[in-house]
Amino acid sequence: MNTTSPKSSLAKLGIHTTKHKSLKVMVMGQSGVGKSAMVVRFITRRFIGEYDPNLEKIYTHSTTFDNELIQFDVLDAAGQPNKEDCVSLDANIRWADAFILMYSVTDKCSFDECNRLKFLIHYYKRRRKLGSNNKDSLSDVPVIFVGNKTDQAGDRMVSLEEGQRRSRDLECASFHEISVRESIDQVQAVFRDVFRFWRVLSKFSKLKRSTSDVQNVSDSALSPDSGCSFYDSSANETRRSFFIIGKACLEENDHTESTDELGTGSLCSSRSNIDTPFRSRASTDGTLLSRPRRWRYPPPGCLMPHTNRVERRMSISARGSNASY
Ligand SMILES: Nc1nc2c(ncn2[C@@H]2O[C@H](COP(=O)(O)OP(=O)(O)OP(=O)(O)O)[C@@H](O)[C@H]2O)c(=O)[nH]1
Repeated sequence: MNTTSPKSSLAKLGIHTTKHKSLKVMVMGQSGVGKSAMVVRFITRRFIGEYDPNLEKIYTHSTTFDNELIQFDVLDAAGQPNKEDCVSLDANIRWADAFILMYSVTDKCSFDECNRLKFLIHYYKRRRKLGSNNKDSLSDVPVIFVGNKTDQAGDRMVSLEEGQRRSRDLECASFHEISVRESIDQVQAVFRDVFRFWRVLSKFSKLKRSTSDVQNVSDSALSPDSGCSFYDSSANETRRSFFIIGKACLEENDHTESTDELGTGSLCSSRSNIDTPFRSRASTDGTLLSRPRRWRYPPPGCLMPHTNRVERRMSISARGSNASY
């Protein structure tokens, strides 16, 4: 008897099932922008008018993009969350691998709300990164920015250009204007983009993890203390090579180092020590050249006549009493 397994049938069609991927997507946006309508359209291909606004639900749907079978777990977040939902927002954001951030082109408030939501994504994902041994990074989480209801052209309050600009400002992976009501293809394109960016960024992060030297640098670039940001908003680019980040961060560290020296260690340091960049004090033969010593209470010989401690304390106190709050 000639039997064909479902797997081999799919393989004949060019669909590879060996790596069945699961992708967790969270759809966020103000109430009424069309989140539920979009998710249901994606899954059933039908446009359904009304939904329970308080219903928060995970839909599971398998489909193929780029010849890969992929299972989407889509969380349709409630647009008007109650108190308990706010508590679970943290958990929901941490749960998701990718985000669709949605507004309605007919509603300026929903457009502005995206700033806050993007901030929350950034905030909770960063907390996850810091709390989980750096397994995830902000750069691994694609956010697709979507303006819905383009069919209501007469009621438009947000232009295409404003949407594009905001997408860049919020450092989203990509931007779409769609009408869930009018076009299933536009909805499909949104989810295809989610999948593609997620795939690329997760490969990128694996590569990053395997390149440990670069990883160290890029981790420090992403740390809240470093003062370096992953994205270059001045260049208006959504993604940058982390080699560039590493360079920028080293420069930043050099800068911080010298500022620090000037601020706290200057009493006993000669000018040449202050100006010595960090790298020139490092050595390649395994020995670390000593850092200039910083005195908490400098020995008497080191004090300049006009910078003794009593004078400094008085000046701080004077500043405090003049300060206005
Ligand atoms: N004209 C038009 N109406 C739409 C479109 N998409 C959704 N709607 C309508 O917008 C209203 C709100 O849609 P929902 O899908 O419930 O919006 P939501 O974002 O899920 O809202 P919450 O559940 O409250 O968070 C419904 O009346 C939909 O029929 C669209 O593309 N065009």
